[in-house]
Amino acid sequence: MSKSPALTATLLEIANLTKSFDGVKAVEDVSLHLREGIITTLVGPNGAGKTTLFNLITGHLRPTAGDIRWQGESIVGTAPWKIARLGVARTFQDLRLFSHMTVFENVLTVMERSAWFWQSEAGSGAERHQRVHEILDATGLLHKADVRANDLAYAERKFLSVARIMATKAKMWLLDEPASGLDPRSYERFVALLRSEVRRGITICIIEHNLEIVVSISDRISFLDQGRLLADGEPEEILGNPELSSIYFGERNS
Ligand SMILES: Nc1ncnc2c1ncn2[C@@H]1O[C@H](COP(=O)(O)OP(=O)(O)OP(=O)(O)O)[C@@H](O)[C@H]1O
Repeated sequence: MSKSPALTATLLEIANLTKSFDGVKAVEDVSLHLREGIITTLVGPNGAGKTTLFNLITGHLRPTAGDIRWQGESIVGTAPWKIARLGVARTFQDLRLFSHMTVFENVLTVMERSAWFWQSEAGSGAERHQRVHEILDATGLLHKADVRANDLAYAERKFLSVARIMATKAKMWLLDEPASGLDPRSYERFVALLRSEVRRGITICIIEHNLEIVVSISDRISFLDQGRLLADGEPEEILGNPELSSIYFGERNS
């Protein structure tokens, strides 16, 4: 674990958040602090509300009730592109790469579409290329710079999704099952990459199903079930709770 979660400030606060779809509460009265410079994992069975929570944070869904505060300011009703501009970036399970572009072009294009690029510090073309170069180096993709995303191996595609999010310079990364399906060596490299970004101050929130991954990657775990936050704490505390594991493994009676 990198540092005690209690010592870091809240970057994004979710307060009594509810989202209903035709009366069905996908998220119900959830309150949660996503703290700076750590990895928080959202865990829970299918339909627990994890993806809905991501969509609420990014502004793609509007809550039925409750608030979401970014550095203390409410962002409810803010357009997704504005929330991205504040510094929230997201990856998807299906990665959504620009499959016919090269690795280099994927990262450069995301960079050029990013909020910071349109603000003061975009720099010259050469500087941007240098930055893409650094990102590809950090993600182990430099030797693949000219390969089309379509032609990458599975693990390389996962690393490219992180390279793209690095190009946004977002402060908070929302990652949907970023490490699933990686072979052990790639997984180790992947966790090391996330850890080094967290050390640089990036805040990460991950949706993850695989408990081995959850154990090795999380500083903090938020456990959701049927839209409700059942528990929120350090990994040992959450994963050692027999009631939660019976819910997770589908052994409850209700
Ligand atoms: N657009 C929608 N319209 C209606 N119901 C929805 C919609 N999106 C999600 N739901 C419902 O909300 C609940 C929570 O779904 P959600 O996708 O957030 O869960 P999840 O924890 O991400 O699940 P999984 O692990 O299977 O991806 C589910 O019952 C789902 O059917």
